[in-house]
Amino acid sequence: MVNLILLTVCGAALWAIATLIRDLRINIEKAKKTGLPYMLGPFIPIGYFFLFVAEILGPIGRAIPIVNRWGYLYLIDRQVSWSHPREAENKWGDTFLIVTPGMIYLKTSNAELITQFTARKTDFLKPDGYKIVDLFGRSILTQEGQEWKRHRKIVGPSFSEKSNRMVFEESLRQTEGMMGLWASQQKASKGELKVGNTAVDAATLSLHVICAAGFGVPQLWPQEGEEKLLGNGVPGFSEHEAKGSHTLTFKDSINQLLKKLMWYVLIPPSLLKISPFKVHQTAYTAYSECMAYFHELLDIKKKQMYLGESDKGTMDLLGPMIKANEESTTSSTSKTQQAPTLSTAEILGNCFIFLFAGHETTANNIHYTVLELALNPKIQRHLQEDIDNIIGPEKPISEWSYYEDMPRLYNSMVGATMSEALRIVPAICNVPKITTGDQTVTLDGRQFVIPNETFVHLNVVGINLNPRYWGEDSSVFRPERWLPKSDANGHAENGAVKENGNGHIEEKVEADGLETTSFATSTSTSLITPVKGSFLSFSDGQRACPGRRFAQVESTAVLSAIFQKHSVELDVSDFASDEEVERMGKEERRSVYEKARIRAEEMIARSEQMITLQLRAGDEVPVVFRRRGEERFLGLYE
Ligand code: HEM
Repeated sequence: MVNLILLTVCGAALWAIATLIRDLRINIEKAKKTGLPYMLGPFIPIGYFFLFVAEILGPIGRAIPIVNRWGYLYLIDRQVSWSHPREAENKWGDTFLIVTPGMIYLKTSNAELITQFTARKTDFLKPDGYKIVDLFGRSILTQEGQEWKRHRKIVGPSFSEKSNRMVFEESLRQTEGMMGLWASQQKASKGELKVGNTAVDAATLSLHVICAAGFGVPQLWPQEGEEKLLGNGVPGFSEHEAKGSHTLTFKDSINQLLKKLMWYVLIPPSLLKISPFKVHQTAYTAYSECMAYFHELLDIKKKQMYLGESDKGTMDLLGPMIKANEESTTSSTSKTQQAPTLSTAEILGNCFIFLFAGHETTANNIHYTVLELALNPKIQRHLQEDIDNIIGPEKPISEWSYYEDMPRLYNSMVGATMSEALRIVPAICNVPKITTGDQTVTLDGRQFVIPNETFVHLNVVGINLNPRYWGEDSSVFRPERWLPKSDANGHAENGAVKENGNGHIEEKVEADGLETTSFATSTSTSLITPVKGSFLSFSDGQRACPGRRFAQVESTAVLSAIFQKHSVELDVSDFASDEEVERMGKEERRSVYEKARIRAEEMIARSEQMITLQLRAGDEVPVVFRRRGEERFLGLYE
């Protein structure tokens, strides 16, 4: 009996091994036909299980001599694109494959190929794994084909110029609130604002902007009273305290939900609810509170719409979705004439996706841009000169105009600096796709077939830093590269083509209703448009980020409002006290700032990709905002 079982087990194992070898050989043949470099491995590091195995296997393998030369071990490190930028590309080229028995994996940092992947949206789809973020209902992020079109047609018009104006105005107000918080936290009032971790406050700011401009629910900073809402607050949503049956405030419920996202991915909310672990119950509370708030908000908005108040300054992301929801229940037109509709679950799904996709990404951009400016005093000066020229040093933010000032700020060093920060430190490191059917593509004049169900990673770091498109200094933080060096043909440096256009804000409406804005002005030149496919921070093609302008407007407003009156410097207090710095000569000050710079650069370099790229847990780069003219270190670098 024992022998029979043993024989069966051995037979099954042999059969499994033979199958794996056969599948591997088939995939090797397919890989060879592409002509691309490839390496072999047992699995690709996609999906939680394989990522987990890779986390264990990678470090062990890399510690064993000879084995550690296996390129595969190096590539299965999920942080590799960021932690070793372009190392793999320098070794194997801009496009290479990993071949496993189960699947072929392709990673590319080639603009021509990326453009084909992003343009051919029915040939290269989003992988199924995305669906795990549909916590509340299906959303634009996770759908494909006709379903995606339906979502996009409804959601697209939300990202309009009207919304962008609200984003601009709200971002300015929120920057004032954030700086008010910093002022309230200072031990001594020396006219300087020490901030331990800008990332945290940038995240709050970004959440406040999306709550107000996205959902029509303005939020307060802890030091602000309700009079700051100017009567625009929504009862039960905007206050510091939870109201009614709620145990969390609206803002806290969203914050907790986003922080605990991993739990919802691993364990369904229904199980979290009955789990005996506290962490699970807190996760469930955030989920159920958020769900309740969203339902209440929908009811409020529906009432507003019924009373004809929907355009009363609340032309937010929700408006068009609710309208489409109403149409689904009231429309009496025939099926063929019917406008696309959204179910309530789908509205909630999209609300969550806007928060998920738009909050941390934009906050990171603001945070890293501030850090880069502290590291690069000359660039900071250039940015401030541009703000002075456009806005002036004294104009109160209440008088800034979206239509006049925003395009000019965006097309100046302000837009250039945030774009450069997003190029060097993108929020998302890889954009995944999967091929449907064998797909013929062209690369440098050569055609080849990418096999069906190849998993593709468009390498955002790899392409954004590719010297082929960005020049030999591609890894250097140099925002000026975004400013056109106009020649007679309108071509800017490094081969990129300048955006063109006259008038103030050029508004294009795409076929599916999505408004895009170029920020072109008659009074200032525009930022360059990089070579197609070579700047991937917002992805590209039809599945590119619809919140791109939202984020650009927000970052532009926040940076302009901060740097109009303040400069940022690294906090050196871990290396020298204020009094010591006072007594220091130029050289000593420089050397102390260098120490802070090295520490900051090391922390940025060891940032980690969780969902977005952020400083490693426990790392923070303290900075000090000082009134312009009162800087202690910036002058040393002029
Ligand atoms: C600096 C800020 C931002 C960055 C870097 C960014 C980046 C991206 C990227 C790379 C994608 C493509 C993801 C993929 O295909 O796998 C994407 C999609 C998306 N983003 Fe953003 N995003 C930002 C801000 C925003 C904002 C503010 C919103 C909304 C308020 C938003 C909403 C979305 C949505 C809904 C999608 C899915 C689009 C679709 O699949 O058709 N994003 N974003």
